[in-house]
Amino acid sequence: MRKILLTAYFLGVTFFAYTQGIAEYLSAPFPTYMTAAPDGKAVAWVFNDQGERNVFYAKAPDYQAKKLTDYKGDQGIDLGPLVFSTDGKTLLFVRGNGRNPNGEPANPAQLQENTDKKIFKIDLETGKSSWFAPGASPIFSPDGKDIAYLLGGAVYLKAASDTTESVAQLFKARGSASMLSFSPDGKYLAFMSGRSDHSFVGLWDLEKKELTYPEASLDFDAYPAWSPDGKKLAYLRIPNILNLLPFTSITEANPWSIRILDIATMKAEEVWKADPGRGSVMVDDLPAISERLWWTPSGSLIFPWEKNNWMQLYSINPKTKEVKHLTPGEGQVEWVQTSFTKNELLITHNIGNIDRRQVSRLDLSTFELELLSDPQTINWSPFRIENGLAWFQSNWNRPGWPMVQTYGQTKALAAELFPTNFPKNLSKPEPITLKARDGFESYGQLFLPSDYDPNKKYPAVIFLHGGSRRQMLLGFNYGMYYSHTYAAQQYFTSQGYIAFILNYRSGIGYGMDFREEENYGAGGASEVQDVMAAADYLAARSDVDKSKISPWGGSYGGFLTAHVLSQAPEKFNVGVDIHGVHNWNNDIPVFAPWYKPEKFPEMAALAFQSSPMNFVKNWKDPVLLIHGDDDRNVLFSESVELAEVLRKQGVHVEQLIFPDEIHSFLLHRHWVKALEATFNFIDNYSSEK
Ligand SMILES: CSCC[C@H](NC=O)C(=O)N[C@@H](CO)C(=O)O
Repeated sequence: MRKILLTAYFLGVTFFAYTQGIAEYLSAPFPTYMTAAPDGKAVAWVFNDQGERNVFYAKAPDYQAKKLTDYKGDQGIDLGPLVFSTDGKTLLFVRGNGRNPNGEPANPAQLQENTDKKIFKIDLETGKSSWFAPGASPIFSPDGKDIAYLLGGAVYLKAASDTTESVAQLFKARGSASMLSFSPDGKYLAFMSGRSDHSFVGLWDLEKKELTYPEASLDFDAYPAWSPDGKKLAYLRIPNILNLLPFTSITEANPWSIRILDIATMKAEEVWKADPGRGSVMVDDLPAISERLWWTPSGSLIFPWEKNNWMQLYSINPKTKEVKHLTPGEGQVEWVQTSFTKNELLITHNIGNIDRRQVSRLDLSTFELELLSDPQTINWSPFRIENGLAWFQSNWNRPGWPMVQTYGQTKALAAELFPTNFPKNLSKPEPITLKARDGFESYGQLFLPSDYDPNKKYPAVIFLHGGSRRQMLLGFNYGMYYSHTYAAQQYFTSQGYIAFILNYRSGIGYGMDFREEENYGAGGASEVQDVMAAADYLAARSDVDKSKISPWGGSYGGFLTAHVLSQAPEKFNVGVDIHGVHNWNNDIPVFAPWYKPEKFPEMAALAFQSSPMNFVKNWKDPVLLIHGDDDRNVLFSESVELAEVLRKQGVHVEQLIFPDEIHSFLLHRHWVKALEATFNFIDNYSSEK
């Protein structure tokens, strides 16, 4: 909070004007990991309150929020997910950070303690929480007596009531285990055994203590899903795509299929296969679909398929092989949530509301679809509760917050925790459609200052998201990274800027043709044209000072900022590049260890031609580089190498480096510092002197 005293001696009056800083725009606790009790009588979630992460709980009938843990301060230790026990009396939470390739758990606050991921247990009757085991991804056995979890790619099992420090690996297996799922009768634990270019669905027989792979293949067998009666196990078979470079387009491949294993005979059959061509690829970089198969009470299977340019839901009746299209319309289904009632799925989507997220109910008997959310808002993470729903909701002027609706009455959970000094005078974004030089249409949001004067000429900023499998929405995003960057664009607007947020090709939300544009990324960087279109759109506006247009962005957005400052320095003023990629051939091996550029010369040549470093000699505009040096997504060396080249060619380079910080900053103070530095750097070159 900054107080400016302007004493208008002339007026003999004294008044105070408050301008709120970026810290206030980032001050609302950010909610994640909504989950509901198995009986639908309670919910829990995590609040990240300016870096202080804690577990919250609310139960029927009044859903009064209660804080269950008492972690203090901005410590940079992640918290979540949350898992209710089968009887709803215990809540597990995971606290800690992942390890980098050197086996070091992230620790951006330099805490003198081990920050590895650990599982904790909260007794919901006493509120007492205690350490349970090292590891992550815990699930309860159907009888609630045991907890299976993952540690270092292996499967462990521990009695839920065991308070000792003993840990026991459940079974020995090659490969990396994931996707744990108990059979309804608790006899089997199904899992995926990942092995670089293929994977098996494995079964551990908890009675016989035997490990089997009922049906091994050359493909990726994954996403095991038990039938309600436990007699069948369905899973996907996804053919490997050899030498598919990450961050390049893929629209067709050897079609994926659905198989069902009969547990009694341990014989499996194919029940459905995608058609060749469109929809034949089961993409794995969609952000939120963690499962891929859902059984109906009548024994049909629900699955996602991108047959009609949109990732949407279909059903297959394994007996009749009849396929039904369940979610028609223009838009994608992004998340599917099961329900304790077992007779519905709750889906998060943008069908018919392309620049927001809606929640709908899919009835598993009639396949009727019912919209549950307010179309003027952004909604995600829905969970069924008794006589109602719990979910997260945001809007253009309010960041994400946990909501509950029971008996038709809707309220914000823990409303008293929403900061009273959260900025109120925000700008309502206007959706804009752009056309690039190659005719490709992209989309964006325009923000005008609250005291907008059409006769003035404003400096402008363009925010470029990362991913690139992301979509910026007409409001605060459902991910904290982009909720914060949306807040920063609102701050620019409050400081007299026209702000623009671009959804460039290769992002999600606008269909496969938009997401898989042929020449995007390391296959030609065609999305740079969309950034140029955004700059040309702003420069053509009478209310924009075209000499003061500045791009900024993180990761893939840093990559695009570097591209346009290299390729068209004349269009731009200055830029801010936050942990950006500058040479695909350096960073892609982080995502594809098999990729050795020297072994794929043609691919490497195109990837370099699609990198900012290919154009860097034209770079003139001042730039601020921001990066954490324990970044596991974009190598810190990407910023080190760029700074060296730019300094040699006399470009003004400023830097903000966070020791031991990772890609999506764990420390709230790093978010505040990074976005304050972004504003101050651009404003230093943009505001009237
Ligand atoms: C080699 S580009 C990597 C970009 C990166 N993708 C995955 O990590 C990225 O942009 N990540 C974030 C932004 O921080 C994202 O939005 O996914």
